[in-house]
Amino acid sequence: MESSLSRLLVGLSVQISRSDGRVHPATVKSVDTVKSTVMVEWHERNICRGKEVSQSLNSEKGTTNVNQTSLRLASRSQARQTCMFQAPAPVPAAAAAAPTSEKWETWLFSLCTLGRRKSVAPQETNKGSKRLSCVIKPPEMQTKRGKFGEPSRPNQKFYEMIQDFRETLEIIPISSADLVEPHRICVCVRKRPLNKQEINRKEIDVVTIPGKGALLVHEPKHKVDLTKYLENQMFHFDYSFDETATNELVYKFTAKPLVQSIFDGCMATCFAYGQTGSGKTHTMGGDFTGRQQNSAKGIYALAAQDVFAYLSNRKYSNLDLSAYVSFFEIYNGKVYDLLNKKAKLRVLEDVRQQVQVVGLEEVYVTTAEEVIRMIQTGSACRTSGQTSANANSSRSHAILQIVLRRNDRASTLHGKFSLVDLAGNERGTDVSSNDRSTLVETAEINRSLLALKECIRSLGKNSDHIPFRMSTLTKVLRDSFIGEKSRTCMISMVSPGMASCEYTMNTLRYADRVKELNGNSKASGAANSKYSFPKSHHLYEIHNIVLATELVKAMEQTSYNIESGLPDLVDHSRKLLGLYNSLILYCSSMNRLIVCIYIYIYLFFFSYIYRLSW
Ligand SMILES: Nc1ncnc2c1ncn2[C@@H]1O[C@H](COP(=O)(O)OP(=O)(O)OP(=O)(O)O)[C@@H](O)[C@H]1O
Repeated sequence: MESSLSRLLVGLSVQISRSDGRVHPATVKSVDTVKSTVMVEWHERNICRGKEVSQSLNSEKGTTNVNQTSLRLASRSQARQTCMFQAPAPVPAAAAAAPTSEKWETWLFSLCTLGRRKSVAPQETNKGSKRLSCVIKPPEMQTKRGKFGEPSRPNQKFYEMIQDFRETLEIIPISSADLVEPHRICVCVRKRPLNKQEINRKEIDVVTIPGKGALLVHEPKHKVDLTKYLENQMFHFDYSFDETATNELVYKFTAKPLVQSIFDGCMATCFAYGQTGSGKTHTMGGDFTGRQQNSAKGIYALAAQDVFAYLSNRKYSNLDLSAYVSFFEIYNGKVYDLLNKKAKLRVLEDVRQQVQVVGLEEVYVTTAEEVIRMIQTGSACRTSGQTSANANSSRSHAILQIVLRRNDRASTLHGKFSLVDLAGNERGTDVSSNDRSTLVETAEINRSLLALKECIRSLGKNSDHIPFRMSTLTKVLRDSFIGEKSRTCMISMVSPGMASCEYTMNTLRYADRVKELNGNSKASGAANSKYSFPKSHHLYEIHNIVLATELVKAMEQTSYNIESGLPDLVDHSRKLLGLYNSLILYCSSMNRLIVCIYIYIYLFFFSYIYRLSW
């Protein structure tokens, strides 16, 4: 075998015969002498595909048989797949030179250790879905693992299948040298490392971040005959951060560009979204040591530092701006001032439809240290509870606002940055006590998250109607959803453990929905064109009906505040009435003749029957 393999050198062109009968050229990419396999690659409709060929090497004809594949790959869009599985860099001509058979293994080893790429196994495409399936290998082909591969680990088989899958991926984590792209709505995802409890429980990490905005969830599944298999779900966002990413790195790609935008007069908002214990507070407010928070390391503090850096920058100093900070929480639909002993505040709308949080303390600040102290004070009195995933779980949405005002008599608003640490998005089943107040709390959180999603989606569609009245959260953030000068970033946090898999999928689906309409998003081209109808287009109106239906659905929830949602419904009803009128007009102008013919036939038929009856 080794001698036949030695003839198939890396970079050599061979003919492969496919299971569907096609024979076409492919290039040898790597040779595994231990497993006696060869990795071949070829291009098909601009997609690089590949296969690990184990047997049936026909050296005479230079043809290899691609056996029944053990990995099946399916992607909703080819674009998404190419992002995931990159074609490896071309092998230099020198590298393709044949080694002597004695040096074969040493040569292969040095080739494998060159560069960061682990191994590449581009796979077959099934355009129907974005799921990837991986079936279990026969026991003789399974590799023995080290410390974590002990048979005592629960779900050992799944662990090995995930490890095997990971070995086929090219992993290029995001780094601070990567370019920051401008986005009006940026959606990214961050995975936290397994925590101590999860490691003690020997939990499996089911999330892989190959980089370039991609994320894979390896969902463990059982067939009816109890065979274990993985359903590998692939997502693609603007950026994806793995467990090694620091808050500074996440900040650089997410909130930092927004700080600059508020100096250009924008209303910017950065949300941390995710399940309880997934790392929202860690990202926004800084890490906790026991009950003590290191606020200097969170995105709040990093943003404050940059605000003061920009204020002293010559480019912006002539704007004559001052910074103010407010910090409040929304708990069960009520607003509490975290900088004023949790005073309860009222949210009112004035005659110009401007939403005001009456009595909210806005503190003039001159240094980042002052802001950090305020974050510490505010975070200490934030409403928290205990969930099965987090002993110090925040049950409220916390909003830190950094406001830039001109130093004129009216203290005119120049720009505003709202940094939001959202409450956990998990459902009522996750909380350890299912008493009434917890369920009401959860329902309220879910309602505000639904409203938030709809507002960001409306912003992405440049819709005239922003359903911000659906919740207190979206009401107080109204400025952030209106006008050309809105900038939004959502950081979706995911927990890596197998036990959190369902919540992780919920978080990713939510983020995917938000991202779907984002015109700047790399993977959203098709979805975007689907929704960007001109206002004169009848589909635009039909889309309004869909929105109205979603609103009615939201109102069906037991905790829906009908009074506050009424203006939105009235607005939609008006639009529907407009649609009805335009349909009548359309009929009267275009189909008048047809209608006349129908009436004529009807009258004729009626008179005929009448005459017959007499
Ligand atoms: N990227 C990370 N690196 C290291 N530890 C992390 C990371 N993200 C979160 N953690 C740790 O996980 C635990 C839970 O994180 P955190 O409190 O931020 O979760 P959360 O999403 O805010 O939860 P909740 O919604 O319940 O408030 C904390 O102990 C935190 O230190």
